[in-house]
Amino acid sequence: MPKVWIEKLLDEPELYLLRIDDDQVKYFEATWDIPEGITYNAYLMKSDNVVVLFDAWKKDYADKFLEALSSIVDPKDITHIIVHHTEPDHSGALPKVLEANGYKAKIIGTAFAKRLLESLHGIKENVRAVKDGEELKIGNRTLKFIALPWLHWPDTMITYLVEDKIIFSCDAWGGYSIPERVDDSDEGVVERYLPHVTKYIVTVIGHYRKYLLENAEKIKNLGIVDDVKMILPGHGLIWHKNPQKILQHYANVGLGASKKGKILVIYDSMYGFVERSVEIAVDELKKLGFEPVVYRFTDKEALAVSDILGDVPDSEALIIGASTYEANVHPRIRHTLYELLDKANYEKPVLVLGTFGWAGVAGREIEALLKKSKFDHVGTIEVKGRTTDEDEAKIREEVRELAKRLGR
Ligand SMILES: Cc1cc2nc3c(=O)[nH]c(=O)nc-3n(C[C@H](O)[C@H](O)[C@H](O)COP(=O)(O)O)c2cc1C
Repeated sequence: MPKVWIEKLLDEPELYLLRIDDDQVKYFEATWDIPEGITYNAYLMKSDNVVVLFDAWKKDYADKFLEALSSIVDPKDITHIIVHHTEPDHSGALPKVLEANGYKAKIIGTAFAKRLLESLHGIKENVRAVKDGEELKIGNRTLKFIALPWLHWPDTMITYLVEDKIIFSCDAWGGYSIPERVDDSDEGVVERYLPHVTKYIVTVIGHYRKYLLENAEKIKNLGIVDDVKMILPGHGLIWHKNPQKILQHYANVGLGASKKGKILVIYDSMYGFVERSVEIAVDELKKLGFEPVVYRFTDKEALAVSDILGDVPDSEALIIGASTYEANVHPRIRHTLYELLDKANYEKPVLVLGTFGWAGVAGREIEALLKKSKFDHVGTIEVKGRTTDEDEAKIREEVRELAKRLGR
């Protein structure tokens, strides 16, 4: 049952978090496995005769959202609604809010958001498009709107509350899962949360990694992050104690900063042939002092691609094992590779281990795909049927070559 949190964050301006823990969603955007769930965070600010709502929840929870809002304010009194991003997990409840509001509130978003509000929800009255960097005095506060295009839609912006040094960031600096706290005050909660942030960044924003890096630079140059007091995202934890931590984490994931020794190993094996090659590679990795993290697709196990993607950014290198299946790469690895190259395309070394029965395709095909990507293809070893002593020697040699690329 989704839990609702209504938390007062500040007295002046009077600022509230409205969070719902979506433990019903299983596949975010109908594709990413998130058994850990997700939260939708909206914020409400009351100050000097204005009531400003920042984003909302998804449509499924529109009634609950109105109920939560109404416990703080009469929806008719909302004077402004800031729409940072129109993806329906944040905007789905807006039509009901507007109905309860009597359509009085001024709606503020980018020009792109204005177009999307109309096409997605039929909202077209009272919508004001703001320009990148524009400042608006609302009550006794200055709201500065900063466009962050393609992070991860073209409509995206954040709001900087100038006097209070607070950033309302919607998807930026958010993450999956349902943290047991609302903010970053507990180190243990933060440490458990951060891997879900990595998975969120890669699956949701990874395709636009270039813009993630560009926008991080843009925000830095605006000088608003050095002394930011609070970051209030649309998903996950609020950053109050240490906002720099989430900024740094996003930067690390954007750059693919790796954890020394971590090698990601992904493979399929229908009857254990690829598995034998992978076991040899893993053994050699361990001898060299590496810590392999292994994901396998077998007749007993199929792990989520979204989890695999979340393990790419901080890996030093990858090993991909695949069997040939109907003159192609095994379907599970084919799908994983498609997402990997699209969402987690990093400049990291990759070793390929293929096996086949009569005419090998998997290794060759993966190699060709890697050569078109940012990954650094180290080598391919194709094994026909069972792995011979000669194959084993080659695999060990290529793993040592991979280690050399990593400076070991
Ligand atoms: C359904 C199926 C389709 C296959 N298609 C091919 C193929 O097109 N070309 C080939 O050389 N081997 C093919 N093979 C053989 C496997 O690639 C080979 O036995 C491989 O070593 C299997 O490794 P694994 O048991 O680790 O998955 C196929 C095997 C199966 C079960």
